Amino acid sequence: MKRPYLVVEWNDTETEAKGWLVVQNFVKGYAGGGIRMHPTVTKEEVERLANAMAYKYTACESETTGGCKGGISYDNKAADAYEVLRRFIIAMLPYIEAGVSLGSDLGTRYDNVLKIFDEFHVGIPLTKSMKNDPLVLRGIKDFDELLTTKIDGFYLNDVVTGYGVAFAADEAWKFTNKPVGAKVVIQGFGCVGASCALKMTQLGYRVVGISDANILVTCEEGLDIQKLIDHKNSHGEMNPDYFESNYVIQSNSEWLDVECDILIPAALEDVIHKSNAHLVKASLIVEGANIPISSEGDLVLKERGIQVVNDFVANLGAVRFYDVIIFGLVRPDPQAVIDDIENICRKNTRSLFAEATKQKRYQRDVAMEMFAPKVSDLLEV
Ligand SMILES: NC(=O)c1ccc[n+]([C@@H]2O[C@H](COP(=O)([O-])OP(=O)(O)OC[C@H]3O[C@@H](n4cnc5c(N)ncnc54)[C@H](O)[C@@H]3O)[C@@H](O)[C@H]2O)c1
Repeated sequence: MKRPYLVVEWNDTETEAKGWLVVQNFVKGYAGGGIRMHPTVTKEEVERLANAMAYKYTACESETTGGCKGGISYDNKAADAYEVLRRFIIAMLPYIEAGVSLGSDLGTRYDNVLKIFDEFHVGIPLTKSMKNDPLVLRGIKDFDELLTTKIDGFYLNDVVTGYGVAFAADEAWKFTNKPVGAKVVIQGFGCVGASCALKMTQLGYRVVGISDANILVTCEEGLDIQKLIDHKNSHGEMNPDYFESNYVIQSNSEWLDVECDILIPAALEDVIHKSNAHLVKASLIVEGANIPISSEGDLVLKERGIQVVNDFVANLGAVRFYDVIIFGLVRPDPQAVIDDIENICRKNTRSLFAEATKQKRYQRDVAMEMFAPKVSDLLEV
């Protein structure tokens, strides 16, 4: 991994919270990425996530944005989590005003980030030249309006990533001419996990297992995803009071024991590692979460011949949505946004799998070459 360009460390004055801003690279003086909040966040994790963001913008075909990430080590469910996020953002304002565009990630909500930006008259973070570009100003307005639109009952911003992950999974599954109706297990039922589960069922797959922060629920015949969504809470936790009688509840640590064809980790980092990678039952893993597989775990999967659509290929939906609307590349219409994400997720997955097959190499190794970021502008040009 290339060394990050910039690492900023923050200590909260009111709590034990600690945080980091990591910029992997700027493109035209601009970098984008979300702020994560979780008790286990470390500086090293934020560095790996910022690096993944730089690859993600390349996979998005962005010519305007580099990769960055914010991370706060704190309980995202604590009563004062919003205040901690607010103090972190205040500390980062000089970087944000200079072109570091921070959004939300695991454990934070985009509306909260925008509310704090509004309080300090930041709006959506832009570079100086973007602030004077009528096309970008129009794009910001369009983006703001799109954030209030819904699709399939979800806010658009809450499905763009999960739907993209499902399109990537479908494309990879079909690439190897595998039968339709395959069984899927998903870890996580937040923005990414829930919307991905819904799209997978719409595409004809059977979601047989879902885990959240509390439990694992399984059903061989397939879970009723819409019903689970209707009764989940804002932390992405399912409500067992509404489970069908044939659902089985287990400990969430047993998620790798469920028989399935496709496994979609869509919650935390490093959840597949050297001590449990041998348990994976699926022949295909699609990374909804960022960096869900440790490097040692990845070696085990590679040796076992398990196929992978890695994070920056599968989960670029939110980044692509932001980029194409802000820079006026796609019509500001919810269906046009989803169609564009479907197109790029399928295209990248297909070309990655075709190239990996041609070279007889593991998909992740090929992706690290195909989508390597090439630009690093120190200043706006
Ligand atoms: N939201 C996006 O647009 C987006 C974009 C790209 C990547 N990601 C990545 O996807 C992942 C999930 O993000 P999100 O926005 O859906 O987060 P979220 O906060 O909306 O949901 C997180 C989910 O993970 C579950 N979870 C927490 N601990 C768990 C555990 N031990 N076992 C099983 N589930 C557990 C929670 O219950 C919840 O369902 C993160 O890695 C994030 O970086 C998100």
